Amino acid sequence: MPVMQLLRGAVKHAGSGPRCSVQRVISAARGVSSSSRHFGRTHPQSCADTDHPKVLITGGLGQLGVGLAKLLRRRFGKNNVILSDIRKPPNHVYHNGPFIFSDILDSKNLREIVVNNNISWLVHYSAVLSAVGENNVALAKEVNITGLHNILDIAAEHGLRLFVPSTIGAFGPSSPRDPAPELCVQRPRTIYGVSKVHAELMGEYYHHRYGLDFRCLRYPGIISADSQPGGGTTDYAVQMFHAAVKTGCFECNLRSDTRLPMMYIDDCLRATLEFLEAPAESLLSRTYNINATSFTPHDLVRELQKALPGLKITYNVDPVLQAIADGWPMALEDGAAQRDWGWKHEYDLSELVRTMLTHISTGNQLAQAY
Ligand SMILES: NC(=O)c1ccc[n+]([C@@H]2O[C@H](COP(=O)([O-])OP(=O)(O)OC[C@H]3O[C@@H](n4cnc5c(N)ncnc54)[C@H](O)[C@@H]3O)[C@@H](O)[C@H]2O)c1
Ligand SMILES: C[C@@H](O)[C@H](N)C(=O)O
Repeated sequence: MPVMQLLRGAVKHAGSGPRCSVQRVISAARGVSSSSRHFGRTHPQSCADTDHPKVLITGGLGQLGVGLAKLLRRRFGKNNVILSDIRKPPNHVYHNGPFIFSDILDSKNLREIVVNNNISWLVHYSAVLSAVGENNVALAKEVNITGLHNILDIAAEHGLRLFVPSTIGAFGPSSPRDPAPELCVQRPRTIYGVSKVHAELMGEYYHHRYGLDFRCLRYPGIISADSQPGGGTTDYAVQMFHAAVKTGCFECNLRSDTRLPMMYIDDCLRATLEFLEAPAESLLSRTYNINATSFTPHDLVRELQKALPGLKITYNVDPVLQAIADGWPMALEDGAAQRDWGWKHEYDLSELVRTMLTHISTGNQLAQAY
């Protein structure tokens, strides 16, 4: 009886949703032997557990997607991980594995991709980040909120495991800052932060209401050598590395004492894979903080100057970005992730700097050699 009620609820929901049809929900529920499988409260393993999952990554050409695809392809096989975006991929990405165009605002196209490719896991990376979002609120609302609604509906209809990253930006000036706990006041003052709190809450709602296998990590600012950040408040840190190696000088747009949580990309992508693979029954929560290191621009400069003593930094503070950063936490409390699925970061600031400098210098030498 509860199963039928839930299924009816799901059908009702799908019928009233903007682009869902009752028929599709019924077909999705018919595709499995137990009708509770997709929409019940039993929180099943929604991917074929004995097989490799078939993964779709949206927004895959940003700072994180290509690296995640590489990691997942190593684990699940090249053809089991499809990158997608609305931009044309560079040649090396195009030739390294399946890539398709997918606009998350086009739910029909998205649905076709999921069905035609037998997708079982969806990693939803498409987003408009904090700085770009404050410049274009309408775009951020559309991509981060309307786009998310499309993703949630399709994931629920087709019984997908859905990963949506959240961020330190989901906290605000009234949240505890050092560290920010898993559960606390979340009143962000950016459209990016508001959309991410919305994503956390909607995903958890779909999990409790329909049994969607929703999984969400709050990422710190991510530092990467071979992919560029896409318009966030933490971008300064990545830019400083490149400028330090290439020109020896950098103008920083945040105050020198602005402390923010940061993470090297390898830690972030490993966390994502480990969390995606964690058995559903070990997850006492559906949204977790993950933490690695925290530093200020001044800390980063000091660490960089150990290897590049001539590095010159000037400060030209952007008031919009500074206000965003001042409302974000300085560190995240990640004890629940450690306890439930064994999370542990590997890169502290000195290891992160050493690794970034090695990658950027090697990349530059290779570029010069060709
Ligand atoms: N990079 C970080 O420091 C960081 C930190 C916390 C959370 N996150 C989250 O991780 C995810 C990935 O971040 P990222 O740094 O790779 O972002 P990014 O800005 O570099 O990339 C986002 C991608 O989304 C794509 N996109 C935009 N509109 C789209 C649409 N309508 N349909 C499909 N794709 C569209 C863009 O083309 C872009 O390639 C985001 O959700 C972001 O909020 C990132
Ligand atoms: C922190 C994160 O969400 C992103 N790098 C931003 O600054 O917007």
